[in-house]
This record gives sequence, C-alpha cells and structure tokens, in this order.
Amino acid sequence: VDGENAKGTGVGVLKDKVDLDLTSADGKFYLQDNTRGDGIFTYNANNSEDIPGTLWSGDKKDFTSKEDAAAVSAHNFAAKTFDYYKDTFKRNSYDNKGAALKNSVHYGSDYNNAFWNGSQMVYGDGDGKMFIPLSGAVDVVAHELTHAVTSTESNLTYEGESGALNESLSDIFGTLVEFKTSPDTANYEVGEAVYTPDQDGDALRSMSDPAKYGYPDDYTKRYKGSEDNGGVHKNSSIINKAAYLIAAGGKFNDVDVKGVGNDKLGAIFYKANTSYLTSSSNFSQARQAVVQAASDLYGADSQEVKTVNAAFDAVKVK
Ligand SMILES: O=C(O)[C@H](CCc1ccccc1)CC1(C(=O)N[C@@H](Cc2c[nH]c3ccccc23)C(=O)O)CCCC1
Ligand SMILES: [Zn+2]
Repeated sequence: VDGENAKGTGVGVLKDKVDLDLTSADGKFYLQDNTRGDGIFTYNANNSEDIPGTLWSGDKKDFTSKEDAAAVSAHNFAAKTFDYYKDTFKRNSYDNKGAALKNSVHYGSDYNNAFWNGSQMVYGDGDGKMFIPLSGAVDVVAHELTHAVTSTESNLTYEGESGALNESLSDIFGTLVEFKTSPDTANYEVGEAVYTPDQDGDALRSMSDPAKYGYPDDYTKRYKGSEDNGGVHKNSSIINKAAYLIAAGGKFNDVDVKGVGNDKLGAIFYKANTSYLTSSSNFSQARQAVVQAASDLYGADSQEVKTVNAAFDAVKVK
C-alpha cells in the first residue's frame, strides 16, 4: 500500500514481544516494512492455498491477537534474516538487488510445513501436534529465505547430492541467523521451537548429531533411494555434520577437528555458495569449493583450511 512508515509492536508465535516496521494508510496499519530493500510484505492466506492472499492489516499499530502471531513472527524473522545478510555479507536481500520479501501465513489447513515457492515464503499453521505455526522459528524462516539466496547464486539443483547441499546451506544459515538473533537459546538443531509442542528437546533435524533423528552422519550412510528428491532432507545431514564440526570442533570417526567458530563457518559457506558451487555440484565438488573458499579467505596453510579438510574427512566425503 502507499502510506507512511510506522513503528509498531507484536506478539509472536512463542509469545515473544517484538518491534515491527509497518505502513500506516487509510487509518489502518499494514505488515509492510518499507525500510528494508524493496520492502517486506506479510500476507494472510486465510487458510486457503491461494497465495499470497491479503496484505496483513490491523486498526492499531500493535498486533497482539492469537491470529496475528504467525504474521508477526514471519514479518519479524524475515526482517532479522534480511539484517543478517546485510550486516554480515553486505547482501541486499536474497538477490543482492533489494528484492521485496513476501511471506504468506495461515496457508492451508493444519498444514505441517513451510516452503519457498520460487517467489515467496509460505508458512502453515501446523496441526498443533506435529507443529505450531512454522514462522514461529527463526531458523525455519532463515532456512526458507536461504533457498532464495541459493537460487540466485549456486542454484543447486534440488535433487540428489546437489539438492542435499542446497538443503544443508539452508540449515546452516538458518542456524547461524538463530545464533545471531537469539544467542542465549540458539543451538544446532533445526525447527525445535515449532516442532511437537508436547515434547521438549526434540527437533526436525540435528546438525550436531544427525543420528539422533535417524539421519546419516557420514557419507557411507547416505540414503540412495528416490524419496524426498533422492533424500535432500536426509543427506543434507552429512554436510550439516561437517559444518557443525567446522564451527564447534570435535572428534568424530577418529578424526580430530579444531573448531573455528560460527562467523568463519558462515563466511566460508557464503563464499562457496556465491563463488564456487554450481547447480550440479556433488559432495566431493562441495568439499573442493569449501576448501577453496577457506583458502581464499584465510590462506592455503591456515587453520581454517586444515579444519575444513578434517571435517570432510570425518564425514568421509573425499
Ligand atoms: O524448505 C524446506 O526444505 C521444506 C519444504 C518442504 C516442501 C517442499 C515443497 C512443497 C512443500 C513443502 C520445509 C522444511 C523442512 O525441512 N521440511 C521437511 C521436514 C518436514 C516438515 N514437515 C513435514 C511433514 C511430513 C514429512 C516431513 C516434514 C520436509 O518437507 O521433508 C524446512 C524447515 C522446516 C520445514
Ligand atoms: Zn529446505
């Protein structure tokens, strides 16, 4: 809408109190943030599958109802993810040209998932058992937006090993945005904040210990079937484990890895995604891309390069 920038507040899915950048027009307030790139727009899909839906509006600058929560979280975490990429890599939105970000919430009925559809982010409400509204987790929102970043960079094909790399990049940056945004509660699990509200301590995936949820944690255990586009959400865990070891360090499969921290993990994988990975990269080519990125950033004989090689050795990717 055409209006004035305004500041408001909201209550998110996890009852978190957040500030919101809004637009005021014709006496109403819209979830339209004009302060970031070409804008962040949050829509209501009204529990239909017609997206984007209607731009979210209210008659006050505070969005505090239960119905508002999913929209508040989507709007807030999209802004946080925008800020992460801008502040960390000087990247202006997912295309680095300020592309507008669009979120639709209340998609479908009891919809237990979320996705990037090539043009926008879409969030289900969950059925209240498997999920609560998925925009409530910053790692999920940043996961979806990272698919958009990847599509304008390496554009890794979403199947087989390239698809698993695509997935892993989204889990890695979803987790890194979580560490930046909520450092006190951040972890290397994926989707934990919105997954199974009746069970504590579980998640969709674990980067630190993929086997905790039955996912492969080294290349000899990779899934070779055809489900899930050839296991893109399963085999991503092999690269996730390597990424975890690069950041946090550890001994795995008798290999000692010296951690170099989250910021260097992000710098290395961002450079790999923007400079070396291509749409058809497989795991072995990803190792070369990540080693090259670390070498460019820190030197061929650096600890970072040693750490990357050790991490890929540990997960048995040559
Ligand atoms: O972005 C993605 O990779 C996932 C997109 C899945 C999707 C793809 C195409 C059309 C519709 C949905 C969504 C997420 C995901 O990892 N989904 C997994 C796990 C999952 C979520 N809900 C499920 C329901 C049933 C089975 C598996 C799932 C999947 O779809 O496999 C990412 C973070 C959290 C949700
Ligand atoms: Zn994904």
